[in-house]
Amino acid sequence: MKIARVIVDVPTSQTNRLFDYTIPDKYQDVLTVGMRVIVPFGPRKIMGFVLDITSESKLNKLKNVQDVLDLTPVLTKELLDVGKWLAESTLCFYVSAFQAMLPQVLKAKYDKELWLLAEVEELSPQLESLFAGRGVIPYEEIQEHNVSYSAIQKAVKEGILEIHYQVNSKETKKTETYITNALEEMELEEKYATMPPQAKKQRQIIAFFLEHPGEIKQKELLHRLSTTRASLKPLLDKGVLQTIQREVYRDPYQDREYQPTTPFPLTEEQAAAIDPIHTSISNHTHETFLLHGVTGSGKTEVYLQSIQHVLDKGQEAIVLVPEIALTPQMVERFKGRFGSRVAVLHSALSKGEKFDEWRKVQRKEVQVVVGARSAIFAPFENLGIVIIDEEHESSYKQEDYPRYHARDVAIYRAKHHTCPVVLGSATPTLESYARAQKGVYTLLSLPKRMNNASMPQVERIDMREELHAGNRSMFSRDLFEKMEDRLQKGEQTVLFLNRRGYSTFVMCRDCGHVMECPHCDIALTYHRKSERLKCHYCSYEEAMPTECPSCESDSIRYFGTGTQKIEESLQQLLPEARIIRMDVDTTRRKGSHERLLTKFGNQEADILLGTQMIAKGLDFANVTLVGVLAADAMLHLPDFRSAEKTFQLLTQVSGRAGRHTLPGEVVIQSYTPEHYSIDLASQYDYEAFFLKEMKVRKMFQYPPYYFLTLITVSHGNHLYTMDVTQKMTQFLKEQLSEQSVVLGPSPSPLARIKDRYRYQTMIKYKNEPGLHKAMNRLFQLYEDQINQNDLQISVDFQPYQMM
Ligand SMILES: Nc1ncnc2c1ncn2[C@@H]1O[C@H](COP(=O)(O)OP(=O)(O)OP(=O)(O)O)[C@@H](O)[C@H]1O
Ligand SMILES: [Zn+2]
Ligand SMILES: [Zn+2]
Repeated sequence: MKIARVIVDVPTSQTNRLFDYTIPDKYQDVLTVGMRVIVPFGPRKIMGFVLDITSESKLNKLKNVQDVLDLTPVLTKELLDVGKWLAESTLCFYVSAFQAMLPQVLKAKYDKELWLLAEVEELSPQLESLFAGRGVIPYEEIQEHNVSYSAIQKAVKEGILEIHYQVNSKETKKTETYITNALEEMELEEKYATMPPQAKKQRQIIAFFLEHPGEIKQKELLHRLSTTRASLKPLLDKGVLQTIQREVYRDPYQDREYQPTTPFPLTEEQAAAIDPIHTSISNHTHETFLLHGVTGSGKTEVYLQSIQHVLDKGQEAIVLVPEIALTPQMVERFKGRFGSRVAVLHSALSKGEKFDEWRKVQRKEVQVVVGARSAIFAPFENLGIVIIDEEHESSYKQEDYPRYHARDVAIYRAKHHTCPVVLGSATPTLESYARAQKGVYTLLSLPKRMNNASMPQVERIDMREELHAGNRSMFSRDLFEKMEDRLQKGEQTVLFLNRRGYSTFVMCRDCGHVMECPHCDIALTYHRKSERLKCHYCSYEEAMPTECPSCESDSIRYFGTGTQKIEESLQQLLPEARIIRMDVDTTRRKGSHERLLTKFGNQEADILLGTQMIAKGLDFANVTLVGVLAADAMLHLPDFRSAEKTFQLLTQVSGRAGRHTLPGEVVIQSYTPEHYSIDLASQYDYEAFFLKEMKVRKMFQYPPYYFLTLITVSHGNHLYTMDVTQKMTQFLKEQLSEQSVVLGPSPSPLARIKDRYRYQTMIKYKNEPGLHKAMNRLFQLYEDQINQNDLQISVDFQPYQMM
């Protein structure tokens, strides 16, 4: 007897284990590890993943596997292992981890059909009677007609059949008609010879197939021979030719032409950087490289040539790019070099499109995947390199279950495949750079821009002085003059405002003093309702001051302006300027992001005003001025990484100006321009910033010196939420060792979301072997309240968003 061990799709702690089911005879040869099945579970039938197939079970009365959903495994053995590791290291349910690795289409219940792909000469009698002359049948008929699944599976492998998911998606075109010769060459020649001479077109068509046996798209054939369907029809009717319906991928990039590119001869620096990567690829060893290269230094070319090396070895490559930077320009660079060997995975694709791209990987039809975070789970089996571009981007961390970081998954997978990982950035995270310093990662540097182009000149403006000089607007006099100048010259400006319209810290506009927690070195969060300032790392709080504790001015207030407001006042100041605003509001619709950028690229606007989303990947020759309106907004986020994020963002934004022949200028407006992150960013001095920031992290016990774990509790009742967090904090203090610091409870910076109150507790530690155990105990303790009382407790072992 064969038994399937299954993880069922019920994400609760009681069901987070293997369940055994007997495999009925009809599935015995078909079912393998990594497939999805339907199994009876209590009164219901639910989906599950087969993790193991054995011959014995500890239980003696087992139920049967009800149905098999896949005929080829959707998760490879390696990915099943990745899923287990992911679940255990991030504390999520196994099933959630497996689901996270699959395209959406495979998660929902879609109707399935069986498609007959080619008109094979002889279908097996079984299939013949199953299809009974039809080209498409509902999947359930396999079971109804008692056809063996292994026969179906074999036909799928041979390319005769295909399982088709009915994804409802308007924009998809599913099949295309192909024409092929139905006769052998000899017969075809005979037909040609006996065809009356006046049937000119038909003779031409036959001649074509004599010269090019095999299939061709009907459209292409008609186009090539400049003829119509009317002249094809008699040949089809007489059985000389036949039609085939081929499925076409819903490829969003298919209408685009990609200029094929060839590798550049590398510069000396690039050659020096790529050499160790090539060695690792050739020697088949695992190593993690940190490629630190300034903006415009040619990192992408290093990626491209490394991938070429991997492909030459017959292996595969994954390239991760931040969602925001996954622009058509980026895709073009990979498609231009590797053409149809590239699949692209990102969230702007429809479900159907994503699924198609994923299947190209599963079927080994592509060797390169370029995608956002979840592309790290591409089901390649012969991986030769993983590249993470802009490795400092916080979007590589998933903020929902499973809370994984793509960098960790990349390294885990690369160890399995013994291949290199390349992390690239102009501003690496402190964590990665520190690891490179310790020799855990290998540091590679590209310190210069291509062609020795200079970095744009950065000017810092002190907004306190503007105020003192009587300028109450959001634009300094300098920035305003420069914008006017660009407008006159017909050059373009990019204006950058961090975040969308809201911020939470309190600052004195006279002297720039920011209210900070005396214990945590982060800005205090203003709570409007209670008129109090709170630290959300520890539980410190104080009243909102009426005058500045530093200079006694009464211009102390909370800080924040939205893009919309800025657009309005900008339009007033420069009525003739054409402005494009890009923020969450104007880019909600699919494709609008791209449309706005194209418009700006075509110089249909003078000023691009936007949030984070314009900081990356923009490469417009005519942009000669970049303005950062409020550098402080990011500097005083209630987040210990705020200085690092400020440095990264300013460096990225500055990198957008003067990338081509026209020289660029950058203006940074701030109330604290002397802050080291702003000062050093304006000098492009990463090294100095790293050293300074590391000192701060050490002093206040933050990563990379210490680890953090953030636990967030939420519930609809305020007192109850506070109470649970309080007790939980106490419980953790008792469970954990002396050296761990448990901070809290304190309100989350986003203290209420969708009517749920949120409190948090933070743990700082250097080495806490009992942490996972304590967390599991914690969940046991609150299990009933989580299941019955709608209490939510979430744990993040590597928090990036401290909200
Ligand atoms: N060896 C080379 N010879 C000539 N041109 C090159 C070479 N390598 C790269 N380039 C060109 O230099 C420009 C900058 O390179 P690239 O965009 O790869 O830099 P980057 O470091 O990835 O930049 P960023 O981090 O700002 O995105 C590109 O237009 C690229 O085509
Ligand atoms: Zn504090
Ligand atoms: Zn002051």
